[in-house]
Amino acid sequence: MAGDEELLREMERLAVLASREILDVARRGIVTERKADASPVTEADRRAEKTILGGLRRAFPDIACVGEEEASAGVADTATGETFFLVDPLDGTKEFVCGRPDYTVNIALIRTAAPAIGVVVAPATGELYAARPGHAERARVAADGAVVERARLAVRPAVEPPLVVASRSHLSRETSAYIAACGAKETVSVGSSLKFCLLARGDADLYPRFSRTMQWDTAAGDAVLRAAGGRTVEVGGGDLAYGRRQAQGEEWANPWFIAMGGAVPMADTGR
Ligand SMILES: Nc1ncnc2c1ncn2[C@@H]1O[C@H](COP(=O)(O)O)[C@@H](OP(=O)(O)O)[C@H]1O
Ligand SMILES: [Mg+2]
Repeated sequence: MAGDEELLREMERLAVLASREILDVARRGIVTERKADASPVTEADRRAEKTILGGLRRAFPDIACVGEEEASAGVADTATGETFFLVDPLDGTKEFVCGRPDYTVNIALIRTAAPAIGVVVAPATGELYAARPGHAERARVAADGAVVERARLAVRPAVEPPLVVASRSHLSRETSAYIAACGAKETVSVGSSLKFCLLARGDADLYPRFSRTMQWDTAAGDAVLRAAGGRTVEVGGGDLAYGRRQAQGEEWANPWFIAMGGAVPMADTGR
């Protein structure tokens, strides 16, 4: 069985490769299509997922892989077991299509329902976040694809009032109500899993998400946050759990959750 460091380095290598393919598609012009659920998908999503899943299956043939595009097409691995990869090749597709930089490549390894290892890369800026249990770091992807300037990450103790991060494209009424209830002084709108990374870096305190997300949207960023000392909890429950669920069509959906950096008093969510 591969060790955590070996797993992480291969996940990182594949995320950087996928990131370069996404930039290549962006340079040639993005053509957007709609999936069955009307969400946008591009050649970049598909090419990046093919690269990542192909690479993971070659390097770690015994570990199941679940990727957003395969799952949407109904061909994802179904018998995942307790340890499996969760991949979102391009999170924040709306931002990508609009020419904004806050979109990411996400690769996570789930172990017994928790995100244990994760890599998040933002192709447009070259930001890279990587984590294994007890160790989270950020780095920069140089023009030649080399990963440079590695630095350890840790959450900050929460400040009062908290600095909140929220979805740029999918902010719900319930999330806004929660943000108002916790007396946030400032709310930063950001697309993609970068919201988890802002908490992990100690640049924000709370990320409440009371609207739909899928497990591949959150797994890698959540792994980075947990390794940096933060937590992600289900509304009214314990740590956000990963793995196939029973309800048909909802197998990979997350419940509403709150991600947090250093400990913060939680406002009443009204649920
Ligand atoms: N109405 C909607 N349209 C598209 N994606 C939605 C959506 N509601 C929720 N999502 C999910 O929200 C994710 C983006 O989160 P955020 O708003 O934090 O950037 C999307 O990931 P993808 O961009 O990978 O499809 C998708 O899974
Ligand atoms: Mg996504």
